[in-house]
Amino acid sequence: VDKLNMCMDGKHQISEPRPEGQLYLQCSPWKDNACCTANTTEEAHQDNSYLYNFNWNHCGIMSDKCKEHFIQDTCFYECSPHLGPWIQQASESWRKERIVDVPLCLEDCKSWFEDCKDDYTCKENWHKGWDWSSGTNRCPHDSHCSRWTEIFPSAQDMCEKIWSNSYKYTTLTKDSGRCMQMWFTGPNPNRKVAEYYLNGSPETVAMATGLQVYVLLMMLLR
Ligand SMILES: Nc1nc(=O)c2nc(CNc3ccc(C(=O)N[C@@H](CCC(=O)O)C(=O)O)cc3)cnc2[nH]1
Repeated sequence: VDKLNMCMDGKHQISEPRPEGQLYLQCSPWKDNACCTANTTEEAHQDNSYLYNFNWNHCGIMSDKCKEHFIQDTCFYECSPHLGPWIQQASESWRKERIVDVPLCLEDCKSWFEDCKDDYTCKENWHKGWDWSSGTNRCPHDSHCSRWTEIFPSAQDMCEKIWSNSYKYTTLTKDSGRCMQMWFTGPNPNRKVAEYYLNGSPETVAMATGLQVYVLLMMLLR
């Protein structure tokens, strides 16, 4: 498989990336090459969508500015064709593969945290341990709603813990080309980032090739 252009075997992703002209609103940046369908992206913008029946409003109504980041995260998770280097086998019943330690750009993690820090939640890991008896997730009985910052003291805590280490916090900024962007416009900048994590930079590759040539020469001259 081409690790630089593939789809994870999750719950809603298609098997191979393809152009998808009609991706909805916040997911439209992925329209040239995507692992999501138009339908998935419309659902991504709904409360309690059929995607995961997930209730953002489990501790009162989530603010619009905060929700916008969860919608963007859903677009990134469902649509990204460049997550190959971070795809691993998953142990959950609802997906075969997951992403682990995707290096998220500082701006995206920070603005997500800043826009959510006045909201409320009851859990640090949003993947596990909810009460699903009503059909959607509610706070489990042994928990209570707290200020966001009590559950997530820092942006790093939030970005890493909320989806069980899907993301790795970094201090890398978008202009570094070495972190993945959840928010972008224009051509997808993440392919180059995936390429870097898979192969190293052109300089590293040149160095490795040079070393191989040198070792071979030494062996021949012996
Ligand atoms: N970046 C990112 N990474 C992700 O892994 C991710 N995952 C989801 C999917 N979210 C969820 C949340 C809860 C359950 C759920 O059913 N939890 C059960 C446990 C189910 C099981 O592990 O078998 C629970 O106990 O609450 C499923 C999917 C949405 N956005 C993401 N975004």
